[in-house]
Amino acid sequence: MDDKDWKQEQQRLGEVVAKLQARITELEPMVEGLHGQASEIRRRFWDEVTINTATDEDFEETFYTIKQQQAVLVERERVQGQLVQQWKNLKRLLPAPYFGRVDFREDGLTEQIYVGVSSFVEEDGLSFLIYDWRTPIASLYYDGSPGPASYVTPAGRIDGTMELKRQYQIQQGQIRNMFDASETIGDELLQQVLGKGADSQMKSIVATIQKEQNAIIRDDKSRMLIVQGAAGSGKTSAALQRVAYLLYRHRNTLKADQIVLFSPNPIFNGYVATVLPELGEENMQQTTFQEYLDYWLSATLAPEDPFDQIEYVLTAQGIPGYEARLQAMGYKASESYLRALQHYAKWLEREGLLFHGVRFRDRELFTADQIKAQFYSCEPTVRLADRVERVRDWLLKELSKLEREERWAAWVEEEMNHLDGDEYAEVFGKLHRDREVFDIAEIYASARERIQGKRRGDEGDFDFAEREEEMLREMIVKSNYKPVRRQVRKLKFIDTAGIYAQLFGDVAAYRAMTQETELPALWEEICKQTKEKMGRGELFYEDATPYLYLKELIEGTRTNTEIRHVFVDEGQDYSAFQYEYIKRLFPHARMTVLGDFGQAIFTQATDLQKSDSPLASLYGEADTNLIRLVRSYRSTREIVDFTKLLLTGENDIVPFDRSGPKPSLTRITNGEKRDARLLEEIAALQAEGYDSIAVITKTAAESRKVVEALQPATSTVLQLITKDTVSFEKGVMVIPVYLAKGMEFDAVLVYEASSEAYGRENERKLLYTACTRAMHRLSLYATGEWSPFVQALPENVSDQASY
Ligand SMILES: Nc1ncnc2c1ncn2[C@@H]1O[C@H](COP(=O)(O)OP(=O)(O)OP(=O)(O)O)[C@@H](O)[C@H]1O
Repeated sequence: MDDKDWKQEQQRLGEVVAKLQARITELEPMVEGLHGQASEIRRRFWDEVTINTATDEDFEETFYTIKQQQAVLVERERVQGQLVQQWKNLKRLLPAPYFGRVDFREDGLTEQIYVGVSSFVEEDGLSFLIYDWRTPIASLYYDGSPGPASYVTPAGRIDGTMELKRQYQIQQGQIRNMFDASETIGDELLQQVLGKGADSQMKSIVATIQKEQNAIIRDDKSRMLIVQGAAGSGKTSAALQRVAYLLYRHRNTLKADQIVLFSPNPIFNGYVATVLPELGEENMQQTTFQEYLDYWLSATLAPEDPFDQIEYVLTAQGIPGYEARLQAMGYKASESYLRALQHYAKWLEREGLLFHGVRFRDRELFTADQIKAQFYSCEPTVRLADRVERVRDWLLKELSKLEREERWAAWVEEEMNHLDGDEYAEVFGKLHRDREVFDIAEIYASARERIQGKRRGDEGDFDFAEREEEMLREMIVKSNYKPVRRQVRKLKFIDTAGIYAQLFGDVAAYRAMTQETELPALWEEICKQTKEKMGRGELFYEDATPYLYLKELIEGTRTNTEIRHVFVDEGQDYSAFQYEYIKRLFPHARMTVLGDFGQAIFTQATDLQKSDSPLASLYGEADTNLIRLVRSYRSTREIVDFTKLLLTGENDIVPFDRSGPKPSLTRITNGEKRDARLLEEIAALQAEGYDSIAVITKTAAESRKVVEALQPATSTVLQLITKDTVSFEKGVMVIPVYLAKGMEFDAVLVYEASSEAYGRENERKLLYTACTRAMHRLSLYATGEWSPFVQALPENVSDQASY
């Protein structure tokens, strides 16, 4: 880049910064002033409104005054909202107004397109000094390279020639660096960005979004977008930018709260919460699938969470029943089981549904058998859910009849005599209000009598005393029956737990009810475990979603029609069941699933890219788009070279070319010495300036032990991360691998990579997941034999030491 270019660019930057500053100064008093105005109107709101209801006209006038004031207020607030947003955007632009430029020639004219985190337009409203990165034209910066290029607008494709593509690093209004790029977005810039340290928050990648990531961000067509990407390939980063893009692109129709992100755990929620300044104060809704399960199930059966499930898988080998439980996890997450439950629901249409009787105090008002008879008296063609609704309505009607009869029961009389002061006052108050209504009836009747000159019949005469008693009785019965009605309305008369447990009775019955042919070998043991767990008022994690699914097959599907986009991060951790479930729950949503089968550490894992993956068929092939990401941005080349060999089979993981030391393997047979060495390494890493360091253990139990053993020997705080942790500080943390998913650290120390810890095939991905959390340094320790997955690596991918 020659001097002239630098000068010109710096000069332009200076002009833009000055214009930004001028606009900010111009807006400032308005932002302040408007705020004052709106609150002033609020304060005066009631002063200006006189509540006058003497005549109909007065009433109408008052009504319109209120309406008018309200409208003024709403409009002011809207304008203020816009101005404040504009002002915030400008403030955000000021230190680094843009990061890219594209010169695009179209119809003989060349336009310089400067790209930044939001748009900035000249006073004339036409000339864009900066284009928001989400505008159609800005996609040239991410997708195109010098030469023929095009971009797509809502009105169609625009073709032209890209004459230049340039990137900037701007800080405090000064150009620090500038590169002309050809194909991809400059490696130089990426190098610098990626060389930095990890944070306790995820970073925005807007300036260096890669072409293949841009395809994810801007995919506007697919009902289902699946992203299979290697560890560290920027899936989560791209997903978050996609949220920002969608909100911008559909700003008139899509609101942030119509987007839901399913995260792997609560700590991850905090990790990504503030990543997108583009979203301003708005942010999408974040949740975990577990939160959903807890919400719907915990009142009846406490569902286990996936972390306790995996903790069991990792720690309970050798305990009786372990193999059966493992088989159950696999089977209950499968499509076969999904189909089995669908068949079961069909079977239930004919027979076998179980009910709870409806009780009032110590009396059974309707027995389970009565309800069952009523249920199966419906024509068999009526869907289960519709029949349930009919039975519910029938029960409510019958309850009304019973309530009417009940009014004269002895207990009502009894309660009437024992109403305390407050209760009586309440009842009396209500009667009094009703009485006014009767009084008006009285007034009306006597007026008619006068006008017509004819005495009315007995219908106008009203025995208040009798009426009062009747109403009192009615109210007593009603309030006592309220819980019964509520139970009926909530369909508590259906014995869902019994219906689910019924599946685990005997093999022949199971086959008959579900048409299942292939059963897990240890089915009987599985049945026993499932029933025992349910008997304790609990539900295994692998049963929770199927249980809810069955419940909805019977009762009808719960849906949320507001949500337009669902994002599932760490998508390999969800079962076919859970996908089916999420699809039904959000019928009007598009789905984006991001994951890595290489990190599929849970038993219910789903391969995202296999052609027979349940994901591919969820919305049908035509509506599904699969994008693969293979470049890994997180780790150095040395770390990627090491980690990718831990996996079997083909895995095309291409490291981004950033170099660092090889991973180190330290074998110390004495555990105490290992601990001491590990602390020394932490201190050395800190001295080198790394301030996000994770000691990764296999289980939560091991994490606890590590902190107990190491903390007394060091003044550095070791943060223990558990499944309940919601946020963490930069520093040193001790964390089980399954909670470290999705996160990254400057340095990762794997506490025990021996064959005992990671020896079985299903522990391979666990070790892979742990190692791929490292950005700059990776270090593995073992007190016993190295894990076979480490032993299988060639010598030249690591530095080894033995003590
Ligand atoms: N285009 C990019 N420019 C700069 N940094 C990037 C880019 N893409 C990804 N990164 C960085 O790479 C790291 C990994 O990204 P991210 O966590 O999104 O990957 P992931 O695919 O979700 O990883 P994992 O599957 O391991 O959870 C982050 O530090 C992120 O900032």
